[in-house]
Amino acid sequence: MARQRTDEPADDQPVDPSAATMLPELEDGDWLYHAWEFAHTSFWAVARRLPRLVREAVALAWSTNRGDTAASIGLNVAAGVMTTFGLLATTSVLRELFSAGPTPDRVRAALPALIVAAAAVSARGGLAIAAGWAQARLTPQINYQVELRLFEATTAVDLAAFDDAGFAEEMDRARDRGMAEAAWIVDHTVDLVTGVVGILATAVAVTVIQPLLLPCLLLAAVPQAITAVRMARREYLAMLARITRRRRMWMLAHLMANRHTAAEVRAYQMRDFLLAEYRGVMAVETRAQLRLVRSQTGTRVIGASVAGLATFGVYAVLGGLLLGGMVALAAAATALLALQSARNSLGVAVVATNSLYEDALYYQDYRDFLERAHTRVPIGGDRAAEGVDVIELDEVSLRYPDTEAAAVDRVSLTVRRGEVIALVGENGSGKTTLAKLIAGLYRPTGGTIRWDGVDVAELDPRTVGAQVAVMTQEWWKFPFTAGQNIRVGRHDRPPERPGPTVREAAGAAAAHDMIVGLPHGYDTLLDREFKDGHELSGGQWQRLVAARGLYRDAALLICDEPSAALDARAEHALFQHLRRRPDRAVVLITHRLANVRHADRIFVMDQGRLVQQGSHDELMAAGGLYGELFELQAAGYLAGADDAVPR
Ligand SMILES: Nc1ncnc2c1ncn2[C@@H]1O[C@H](COP(=O)(O)OP(=O)(O)OP(=O)(O)O)[C@@H](O)[C@H]1O
Repeated sequence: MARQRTDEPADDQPVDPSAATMLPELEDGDWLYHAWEFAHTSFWAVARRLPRLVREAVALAWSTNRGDTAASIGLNVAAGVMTTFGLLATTSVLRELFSAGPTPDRVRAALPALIVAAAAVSARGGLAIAAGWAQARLTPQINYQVELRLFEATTAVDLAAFDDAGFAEEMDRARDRGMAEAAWIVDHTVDLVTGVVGILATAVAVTVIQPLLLPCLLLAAVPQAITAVRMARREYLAMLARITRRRRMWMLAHLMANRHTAAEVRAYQMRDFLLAEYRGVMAVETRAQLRLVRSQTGTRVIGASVAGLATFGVYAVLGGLLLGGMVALAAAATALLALQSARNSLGVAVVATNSLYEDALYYQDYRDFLERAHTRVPIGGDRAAEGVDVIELDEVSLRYPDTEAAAVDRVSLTVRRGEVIALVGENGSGKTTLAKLIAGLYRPTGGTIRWDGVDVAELDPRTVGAQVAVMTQEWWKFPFTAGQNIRVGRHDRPPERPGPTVREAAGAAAAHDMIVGLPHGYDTLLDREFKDGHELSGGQWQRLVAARGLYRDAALLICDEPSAALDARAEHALFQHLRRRPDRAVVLITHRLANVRHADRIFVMDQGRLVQQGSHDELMAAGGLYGELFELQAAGYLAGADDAVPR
């Protein structure tokens, strides 16, 4: 068996500090968008906004499931009441036990209060578990609602929304973080309620036992609360400072241990470069972690000392009250129990308050995005498009957001059913954009598009979309089976609607033989991320994409570079099926000009403008851009093909 090379770099290899500077700075991730804002907001400013945040969180939970919301809050309040009963009963038990008299008598006298205390503690435990159950039930239900709402919005907005950088950024923020925060916001609100109820329950019990003990409780709690807030903030800031470095490490780790990058990393012998980068970042990161561990320990020492001093102060005050005869021994002992319980509740409330505020910032992103997405849903009219005979473009323009020049500039043309038209031109001349306008995927920013004499803006966009099939230039490898990959072309086709079967469409796109040769034929899953998944080549994928477009069987078929990755045989077979048919119009975009020779009309684009149109023969006779491009390409196929290859 061949042995692997063992030239792994040693752990103690010196780190070249300049090595880690080759990669550019990373942008902050969307999930950190509000981090600095949060880190620099004081705890008191956070606390002031609490009532509004709690109201919003409760409204969200209520709209998801009223029963579970009421149970989460109600059961927590009931558990708090039990805490009060438990503490009061404990005082009675201690009072009886500390009274004068023989021990059996004292125990007997304490028994009823002991039973009440035990019952209160058990009830409190049971109620807390039930409240936790209701709270845990809310999480998946809220996630379900907010995720569904987000994806309903992202799939409904018009295509142009995705060209708007602001929209795309808001969508990423809403999806990557805002969406997940909805459940957290509710979770932390319930935690806050639990903490506050716990503090109140203890305070009530202490006041009933001996009002003088209440200031003692506060005295012990306040320094602890301040220390808890400080520690949480410090940790958060340290985490922020490290996060960019950690992301760079994840990125490098991803490049070095990933199937998709493995070939290029080897082909370009990038190993040493990547390892040097990784070592450089790792060295800085390790030093930072060691510093953090030291400073956290320091914070802990200070925090523990302050809390210890406060506790000592409470003990001193309690001792004074005891000696002065102002507090009974039993009440003082209960106060110590109450102190512990209040501390726990306070910790829960402080952490929940901190988290709730940060959650709310990100959740607001989600809500803002939903509002913005709502304004981007194509409205259109209510007239249904039932087939299409003639599509007319009248002085149509499209300017992408944030760009100077129009990608399509005052173009007028007509597409008729039964015709094959071709759009040709150099890279970036506007062909794809024009095709998307014809397909109704974009609304023009100038001019009018009419379907059978009706402005498309007055037609129902869903019915317009139903008439169009697009074989896109940049297709997505859907992680479905081969059959599903074709069927999604019209997944909702009713059985009575005529049209090619999946196999017929695959046959027409020269994909059938390839598919039946796959391990599970049409049921082969086309994604190696899944068990039994299979990988296709680029050209095999393009055949599937073509089959999907043909399966859709629409009145308008747009083919944007449908054969760029196909071999000669598959290309020939596909173009046999893209010929004119009386029941459909075909718009063909291709740089392989031999394929457009038989088009009824050829439209030549240059920098967004329509500069020539006519049949192949007419355009060749006229000279100009088309003739120039065609002859350049044809020269490559002539006998002296060497002339076409730059030396
Ligand atoms: N989503 C977009 N946002 C902004 N500009 C875009 C977008 N898509 C295309 N463009 C720009 O619009 C112009 C026309 O692009 P288009 O894709 O329509 O050209 P094309 O003729 O199809 O090019 P190719 O032959 O390379 O496919 C180009 O300058 C391109 O940079």
